[in-house]
Amino acid sequence: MASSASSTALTASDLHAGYPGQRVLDGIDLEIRSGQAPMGLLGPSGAGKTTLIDALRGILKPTSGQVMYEGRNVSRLRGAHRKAFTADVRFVSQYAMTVTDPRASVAGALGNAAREARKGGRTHAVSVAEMLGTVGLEPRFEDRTLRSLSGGELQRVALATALATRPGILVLDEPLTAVDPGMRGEIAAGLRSRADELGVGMLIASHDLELLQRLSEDVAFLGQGRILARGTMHEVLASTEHPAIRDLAASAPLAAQRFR
Ligand SMILES: Nc1ncnc2c1ncn2[C@@H]1O[C@H](COP(=O)(O)OP(=O)(O)OP(=O)(O)O)[C@@H](O)[C@H]1O
Repeated sequence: MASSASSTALTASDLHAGYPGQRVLDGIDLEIRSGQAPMGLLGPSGAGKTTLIDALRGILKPTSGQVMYEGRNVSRLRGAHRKAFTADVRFVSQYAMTVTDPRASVAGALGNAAREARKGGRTHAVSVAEMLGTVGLEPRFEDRTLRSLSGGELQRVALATALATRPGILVLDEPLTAVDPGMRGEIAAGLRSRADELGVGMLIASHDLELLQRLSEDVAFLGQGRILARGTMHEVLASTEHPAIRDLAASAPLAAQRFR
């Protein structure tokens, strides 16, 4: 069965957005595409990463510019078009699974996600145990209820569940904040390889240099409402003409040194 996820693209063009009395995004151009290497979105706290993600998902209307999906403006998607969009472009925030029934089992949540994928005509040949393995969880977690999981375990199950719906694009906002920093690299590597295998395009917003380094060789630095630098982590951190990048490197000197 052919996957519908092969040609998904989400494109922001000259995107301006913000809140009453506050301009946050000031002309953002970027494209996330299925089948391409993940893109990391780096930026200090308050830079506008979540604002950009909210505009990408169509829940924050741009003040000018636009976000397009399949030839349609995402802030104007309604009915069947919005349904198709939410199935094809999945968003996972650090507040994992706030709307899912906490009494559901992990296997139940993953099974539902796989069913949803099949219903939407998207191929899905990855077992529940394999999907858990992708985020570093052992098969014994299958029978646990969601409410019995720790915050970090729940974040990992949320990621596995989003992947199991087999979207074209996955947009992640600080997806591993509750996970022990020492484990994030390994989980990121597992996620990257599964996303590559399934052809899922990804955007990952985080201030965690290590996490983004493991997930992507294409990192965009958001500051002053704009993409100030883009490239490998090494290239981005070398853009020291921008004070925001100098400050970030200074705030995480050990991590930054490793990428220099
Ligand atoms: N609903 C809102 N109303 C007013 N201002 C907001 C709202 N949401 C965010 N902001 C402001 O917009 C700016 C960008 O916030 P945003 O959450 O997008 O940044 P961020 O890069 O995701 O930060 P963090 O890394 O801390 O999550 C901040 O100054 C924030 O206070």
